[in-house]
Amino acid sequence: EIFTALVDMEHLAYTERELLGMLDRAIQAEEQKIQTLKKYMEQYQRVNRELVDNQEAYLHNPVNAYLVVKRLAADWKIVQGVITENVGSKFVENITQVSESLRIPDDEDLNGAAMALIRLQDTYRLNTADIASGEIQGSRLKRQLTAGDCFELGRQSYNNADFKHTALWMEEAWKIWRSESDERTAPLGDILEYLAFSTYKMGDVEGALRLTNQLLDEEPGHPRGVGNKAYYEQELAKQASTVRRQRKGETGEEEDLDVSVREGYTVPESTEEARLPERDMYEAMCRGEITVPPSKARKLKCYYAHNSAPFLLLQPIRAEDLYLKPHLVMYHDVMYDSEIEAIKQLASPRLARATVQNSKTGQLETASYRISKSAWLKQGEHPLVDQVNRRVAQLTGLNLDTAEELQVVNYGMGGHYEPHFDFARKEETNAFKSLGTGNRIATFIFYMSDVEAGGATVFPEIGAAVWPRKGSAAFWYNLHRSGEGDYDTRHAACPVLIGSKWVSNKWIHEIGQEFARPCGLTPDE
Ligand SMILES: O=C(O)CCC(=O)C(=O)O
Ligand SMILES: [Fe+2]
Repeated sequence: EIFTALVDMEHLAYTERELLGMLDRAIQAEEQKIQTLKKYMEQYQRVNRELVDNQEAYLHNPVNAYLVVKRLAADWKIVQGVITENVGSKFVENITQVSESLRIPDDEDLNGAAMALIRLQDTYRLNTADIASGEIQGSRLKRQLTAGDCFELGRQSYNNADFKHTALWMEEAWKIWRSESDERTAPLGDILEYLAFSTYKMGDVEGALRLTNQLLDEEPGHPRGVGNKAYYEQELAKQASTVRRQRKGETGEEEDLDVSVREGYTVPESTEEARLPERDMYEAMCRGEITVPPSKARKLKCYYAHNSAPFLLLQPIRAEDLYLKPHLVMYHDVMYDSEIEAIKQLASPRLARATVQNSKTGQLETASYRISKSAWLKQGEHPLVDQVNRRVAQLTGLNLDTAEELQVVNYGMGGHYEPHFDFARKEETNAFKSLGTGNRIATFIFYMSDVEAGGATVFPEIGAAVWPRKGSAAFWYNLHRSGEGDYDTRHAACPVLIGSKWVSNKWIHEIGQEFARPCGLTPDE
């Protein structure tokens, strides 16, 4: 698929241009066909007029008589041939032939792209109307969605059984439909039917009935409208009788009828207050609403990175603490633009959809909770890869002989990676077994692009976040000194709202760090 890496969408401009070229040639062929038919017609009209005007005299000449017969017996077939020549199906055939090489998005891409928009809408609490007007945090080159575009987003949500967004997008489609008086882009009947049904699915039967009545006002004979109306009326009657019985105390249980009332939540001032469910915490952090509480933030420092590596004396590197326990540190300007460009170039042709390990089967598979493409760059394949690996070793003081290859990642539309651990948990016995290098002791991640909006790396357990900055990097230990996993390192990559996010990471393993980071008997000593 294409939508899972933004860099893979860059060719779409050319793909579309190619298709337009083909359409242009098809139109020309169609016009040519019409011209040919007109020419035949004019020619035949001329001789036919002569024939009609002097019927008998004309046919007395055997040459003329022969020509009349020939026109009707043979020439007319030529016309039939031209008229049935199918330019359209040739066009479709051509497209099918080149669709592989042009990499035309398919239905999976359309669904993925629609879901990406909806993920962004949810995570960043965007207004449906703002998205419809392309108004996403002041981004440039905005484009207004038509009623048809909104309808399609609603339909995609419906196919994913996401009735909340079906309703939001159908409502928006309806609103825009009303302003499209000269050129309608979606059928109102279908908009209203989807809107009514998703309203019903969310528990508002009265609302569904009201909308269906509106549908029938617009289109009295709407085939499904009539049936749906009867069904909703029946449902309402059933509800009313349940309420009556409850009032009379016929049933013991209290039934909650108003399912449409959804719980809201308020964002607490700091993470020390009531904990949010992880999902809410993650999303609030992505929006930048939750940060490290002041009591902890006060202790964070900026300094020059220091260890025994002489490199750091020759080339001071600025470090910034983002959290202390676990220690999350950000290094600034640790990857040069020239390195970034070269690494992107090396990785681009090899990008493949990122996979996750199924914790039950140990199999690698794709998942909607990780949307990106990645490529692995080997030590020794390019001097710059070695140079970057060396820098990680110097900054961390760790042995990189047992580290995984450099993983280069490009996120796609709304690309994200939901909360996860980088280390293998005790029950995930299969995880790194074949490598024979132990667990992932530490993560080093380079940010290879600025991201205009969204795309932070957030740690929901501790409230810390890393906001991508081209050339910066983040580093943390995933394991305690005892070798146990540090559950506070749970982290996520927030959906990219605007821009293209590139990162590369180096996962460092336990074996080889015996002297660099000796183990301890208690978790942290
Ligand atoms: O891209 C990011 O911000 C984090 C990526 C990540 O956590 C991972 O790939 O394991
Ligand atoms: Fe991770």
